[in-house]
Amino acid sequence: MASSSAASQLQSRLDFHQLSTLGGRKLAPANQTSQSKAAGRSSACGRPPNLISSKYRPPKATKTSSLIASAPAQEIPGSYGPPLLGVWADRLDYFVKQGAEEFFLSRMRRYNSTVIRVNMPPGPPLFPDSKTIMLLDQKSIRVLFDTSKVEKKDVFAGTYMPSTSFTGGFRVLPYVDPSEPKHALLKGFCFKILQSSGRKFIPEFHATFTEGASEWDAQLDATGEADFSSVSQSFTLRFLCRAMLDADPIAPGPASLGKEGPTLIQVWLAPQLAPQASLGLPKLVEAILHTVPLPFALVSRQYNKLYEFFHTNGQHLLDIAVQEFGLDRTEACHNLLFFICFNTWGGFLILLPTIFTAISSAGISLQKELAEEVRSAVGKGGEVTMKALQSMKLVHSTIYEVLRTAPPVPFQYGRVKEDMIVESHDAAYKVKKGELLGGYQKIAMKDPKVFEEPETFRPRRFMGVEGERLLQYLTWSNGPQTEDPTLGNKQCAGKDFVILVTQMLIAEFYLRYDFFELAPVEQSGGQASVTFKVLKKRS
Ligand code: HEM
Repeated sequence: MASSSAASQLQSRLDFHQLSTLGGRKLAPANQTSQSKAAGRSSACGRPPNLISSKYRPPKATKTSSLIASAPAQEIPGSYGPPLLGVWADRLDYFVKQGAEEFFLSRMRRYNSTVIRVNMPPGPPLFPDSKTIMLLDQKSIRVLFDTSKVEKKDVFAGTYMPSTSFTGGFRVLPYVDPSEPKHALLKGFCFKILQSSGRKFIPEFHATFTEGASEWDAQLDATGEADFSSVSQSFTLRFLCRAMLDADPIAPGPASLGKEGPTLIQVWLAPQLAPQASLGLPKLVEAILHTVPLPFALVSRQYNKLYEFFHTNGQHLLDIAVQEFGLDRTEACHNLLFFICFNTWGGFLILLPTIFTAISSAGISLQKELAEEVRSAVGKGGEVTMKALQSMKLVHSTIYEVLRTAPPVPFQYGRVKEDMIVESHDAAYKVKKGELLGGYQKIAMKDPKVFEEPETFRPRRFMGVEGERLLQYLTWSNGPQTEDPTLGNKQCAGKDFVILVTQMLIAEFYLRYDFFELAPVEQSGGQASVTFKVLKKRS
C-alpha cells in the first residue's frame, strides 16, 4: 500500500513533465483562478458575448463571484419525476425524442439555468443510479476536476460501472479514485509506458501511416473511394503496439491478432458502453436496450484473444509494473490492455474521423493553410520532427478547436464528498454529500460567456495571446489544457500524447496529399464511418 508521500516520490521519479515536449504547451499560471476569471467578466475579450449564435441564451446580467457568494444558495432546478416513470420519460427524451444535446438545452432554457437535475441513462430497474446534477457551463463543471470535492470512484463509464469481468476481475485505473493507493501506482505505470516508448512515436507513426496511406491509394485506384475509418483504425493499432509493445499485432507469431484487432476491440467495448451510448439502432430499441447490462460472456472470446496478445508481447512492460510499481502482474496486464485498447485506441476511434470531418467542413482554404504550414515547418529535410511539430501553430489550434466543439468523451461524473455550494456564472446551488454530479463537455465548452461565437468552428481560435489564454477553458481531458495529469488528479494520462498523435497525423497527411474530400458520412453503430471521395496526391 503506497502512502501519499510514496505517491509524490513516484511523481518526481517519473518526471512526467518530460512528456510535455511531446506537444503540450505550458502556460504561465494565471494570477486568478480560471473560475474567478470566467465569473468576473462578460466575455473572453471583455466584450459582450455574441449570444445570437448560441443555442442557449444565458440570463442577461452575469453576477460577479462576490454577488453570487453573498446571495442565498438556491435549490437546483429540474426534477427526477415520479419513480420509474420519471426515468423512463427522460430516457425517451434523451434517446428518442430529443437526442443528448437538445435534452440538456431544452431544460437549460426551461429552468433558465446551467445547473439542472435530470435522470441520466441507463437508470433503473437494473441500473440503480440515474439521479444526476448536470453542470453545463465552464464555471460549474470545474468542480468535477477537483478531487478534494468529488470522488471519482467507479464513475468513468457513466452513472454505472460495467462488470469487472470485462477487465479480468480488476477495477482498472480509470475507475479508481486518487484517494485509493492503487491510483498512483497504476497511473505511474501508465505514465511510464508513455515515457519509455516516447522516442519511437515519430518513426513508428511515420511507418504505419505510410503503409495505411498506400492502402488508401490502392483503394482509390480500384474503386474511386478510400475508407478513412477502417484503414486509420488498423494503422493506429499497429502504431500503438509497435511503439509501446515492440510488437506488430498483424505480424504472424504467437498470439497474433492478424487483421482482427480493431474488430476484437470494438466488440469488447460495445457492451461496456452500450448502457449509455447510442448504438445507432432503431430509437425505441435503443431506449429499451439501455435498461439492461450486457454480460461479458458475449465478448469473452474476443477479450481473451486480446489479453493473450498483450500478455505475450508486453512482458518487458509487465516487468516494470512488478519491479518499479509493485503491481500484480496479471492486474498490470489487464490495465495495459485497457490503456492501449480502451483509453487510447477507443479515443482515437472517435477523434480521428472527427478531425478529418471538421477540416473538410471548414473548406479548402483551411486545407491549403494546413499544408503550407506543415511543409514549411518540416523544411527541406521533409521529415516530421518534434521541433517541426511544435512550430505548427495552426495545426495545434485546429486540433484544439475540434476537441472543443466535438470532445470524444463528452461526459464526466463525480460524487459529492461533503455538502457544498456549486457556483455557475449566475447562481450558487446547494449540493449534498453523495449526490452525483455530471458534466457535459459538448455544452460546457460552448459556453457563450467564455467563447465568442461558440457554435462556430474557428480553426484559429486558440492562436495568439488570446488563444493561449482560452486554453484554460479547453477541458476535454477532464481538466484544463493548461494543466497536467498527475498521480493525484483524474486528468487524462494521455492528454499530451493525444495532441501529439493528431498533430503527426495531420503533418504526415499534408506531406503526402494536397487535399481531400469526404463522401457523405455514414453512421454505423453510432460511429461515424468516414470515406475519402477525393484524395489528391501532393503535386
Ligand atoms: C482521443 C483520445 C482520448 C480522450 C478523448 C481521452 C479522454 C479522457 C477523459 C475525459 C478522461 C477522464 C474520465 C473521467 O475521469 O471521467 C480520461 C482518463 C484517462 N485517460 Fe484518456 N483520453 C484519450 C486518450 C488517452 C490516452 C492516449 C491514454 C494513454 C494511455 C489515456 C489514458 C487515460 C487514463 C489512464 C485515464 C484515467 C486517469 C486517472 O485515473 O487518473 N487516455 N481520458
